[in-house]
Amino acid sequence: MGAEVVIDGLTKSFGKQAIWRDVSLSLPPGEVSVMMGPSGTGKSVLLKSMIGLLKPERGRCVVNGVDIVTCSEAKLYETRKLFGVLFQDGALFGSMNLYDNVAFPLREHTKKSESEIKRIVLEKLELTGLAGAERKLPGEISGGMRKRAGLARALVLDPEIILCDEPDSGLDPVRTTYISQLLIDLNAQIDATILIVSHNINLARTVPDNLGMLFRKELVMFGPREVLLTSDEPVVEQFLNGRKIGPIGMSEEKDSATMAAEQANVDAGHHDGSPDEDLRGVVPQMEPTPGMPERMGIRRRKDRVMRILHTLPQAAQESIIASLTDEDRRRYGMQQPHAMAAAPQQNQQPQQNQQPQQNQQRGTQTPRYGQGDAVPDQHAGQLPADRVAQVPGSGWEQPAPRGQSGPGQGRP
Ligand SMILES: Nc1ncnc2c1ncn2[C@@H]1O[C@H](COP(=O)(O)OP(=O)(O)OP(=O)(O)O)[C@@H](O)[C@H]1O
Repeated sequence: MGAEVVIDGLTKSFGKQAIWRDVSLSLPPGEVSVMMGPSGTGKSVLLKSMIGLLKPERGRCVVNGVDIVTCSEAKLYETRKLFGVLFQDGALFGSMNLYDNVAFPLREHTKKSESEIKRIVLEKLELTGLAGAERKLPGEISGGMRKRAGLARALVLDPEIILCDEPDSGLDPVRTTYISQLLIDLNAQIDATILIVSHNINLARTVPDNLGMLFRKELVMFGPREVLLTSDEPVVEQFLNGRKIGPIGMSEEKDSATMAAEQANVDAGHHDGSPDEDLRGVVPQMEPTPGMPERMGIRRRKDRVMRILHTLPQAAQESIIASLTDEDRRRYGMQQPHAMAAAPQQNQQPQQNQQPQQNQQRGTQTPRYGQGDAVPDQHAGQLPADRVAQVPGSGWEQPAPRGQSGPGQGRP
């Protein structure tokens, strides 16, 4: 299983230019996370800070007990070996063929024999769909192949944590889906912790277990994908829909006069090309290619998310509950629909409707606990009572207000 990365109160500036402050989040071991955010909000700076290429002024980034921000050079050198990094442009050496590019970290960081190196390089090239392209130079291959070669190189030291800086940049939508699939398949095979930085809305909606967003020099949110995908936070809504209307402007944050003028144009019937539909909502997550192992992170994430369910916003809770299978419901001590038909409605929420609701706007199922519907039981499932969620109706707690670091905000 991949390593956990715990980021706590990280603050970075360049001279007088603050990039972000007080960023706190945890990348759960073996799960896939995506960080989105408008251009220039410091996503790449965050990745570079996580591997010690940049030094934040404050805060910690802890991996396997080592704080990357303050540790010695020797510790940093050792800890960096846990990371595989796919830089935006693949960062390949232009004068080396793909074989030598991929072999480079092994020759630099290990004492492996050339025959062992050959075995590993060919395996990683095969894994990334580049078998047969070993002798090509980076200048002779497409952008998508360069990305995959960069990924092959990131994998040779068997990383526990993989960081990908915009794996989709410069790729068409089809190739973007292929590289997303490659990352999910990789996660299924090696159970590494993965963080992807991307602007790509489709990737953000379909790939990760956890989703975060940087804006206004801070981490707006980070948590289970359902939290952001159902969020009413204006900046998240604007970003996921790619709309002009909202707080994000051309180069930075908008002032209120600009926002009002843009809204007036829309009210007057001006069409700015934004989608008519609201693209938010939880869509099915990309699965490993048939024949691949199951993702171990999926089960761990379900247990983890069910433990913090009561701390999440209601829309996210509803989406998570709606996604549970019968087996999940047994595991988490929730009665089955057929059992509920005959059972008394002891956990029913008084103010809620009697039938599952279809949320037309977002296209998601939002179950209300009514007759015939599955209702959370009093923790009679297969996990110990202190390891399952307090579901609505059994100790519902409001999520922490914005700005406070809680499970739905920073700690997924
Ligand atoms: N080494 C550096 N020295 C000074 N400023 C830097 C350095 N690296 C990044 N910056 C600045 O930090 C800010 C954030 O840059 P970063 O590349 O992290 O943004 P980003 O969110 O990844 O953007 P994009 O989505 O466009 O790639 C930018 O204003 C950039 O100019």
